[in-house]
Amino acid sequence: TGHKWGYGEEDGPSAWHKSYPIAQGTRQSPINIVPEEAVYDSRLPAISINYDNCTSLNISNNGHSVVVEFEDMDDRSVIQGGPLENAYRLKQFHFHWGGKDCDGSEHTVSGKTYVSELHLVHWNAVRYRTFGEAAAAPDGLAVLGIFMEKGDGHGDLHTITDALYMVKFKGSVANFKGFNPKCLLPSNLKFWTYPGSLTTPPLHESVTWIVLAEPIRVSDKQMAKFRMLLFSAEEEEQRKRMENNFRPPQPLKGRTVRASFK
Ligand SMILES: NCCOCCOCCNC(=O)c1ccc(S(N)(=O)=O)cc1
Ligand SMILES: [Zn+2]
Repeated sequence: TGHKWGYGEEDGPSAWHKSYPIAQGTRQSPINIVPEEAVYDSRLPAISINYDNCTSLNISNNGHSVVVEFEDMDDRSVIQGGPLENAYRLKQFHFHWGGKDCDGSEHTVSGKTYVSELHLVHWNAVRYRTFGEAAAAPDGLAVLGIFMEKGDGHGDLHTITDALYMVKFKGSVANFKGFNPKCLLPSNLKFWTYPGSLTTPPLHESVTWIVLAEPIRVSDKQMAKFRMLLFSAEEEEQRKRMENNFRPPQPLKGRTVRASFK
């Protein structure tokens, strides 16, 4: 029932504050990460990711991104450690990308943009009963952000890009069982972490962000498949390609970004 929003001139990030005033809040995401200004915290434990028994359900086009959802009725796939006090359950992952290769990621590193950014969304099922409840709580969500840079094709990403034709239109859903996203993780899990928000409306300030410093690689061909997705539904007359579905960096407003590495 939320107000219609998008990434265009009229309904894009610069207009979101009109329906979602929190857009101008004090812990908004994404941000520009400046490594030299990040505070190295030697007490930060390593991130522990246990997706071994995860159950992927489907892949869908929600008109803003392509999303792969997981069974989250128990702790079969969780992330913990790092800045997190509890285990957080994997709910879904999705992507943000550009129209050309000059930008596409949401977080930037010293102003550098990547061609895409993968978000693995988790919720605190220890403290909250539902995802919706957690999504509105300051310690409700943990999103693992992984940069994607241009390079040779990623071995396992093709499983996703080969499925994108099934969800071309907004509102389409397809079976997508047996996919384990641990294959998308880079070898090094060193990270930056900071308190932030959802990067799309409702922009709830409920996310502990964990952004991995090491990108994974995506090929031209794979990016082209993301860009053939549509923002529009099948019945809409003018078809709009799904691209540039990223929010630009937001003011840090005094927040500290911690680094798990020197
Ligand atoms: N409407 C009742 C429930 O409210 C839940 C609020 O969020 C609902 C949909 N949005 C999301 O789940 C959601 C999840 C992750 C990200 S992001 N890009 O910050 O990782 C952005 C959005
Ligand atoms: Zn996202």
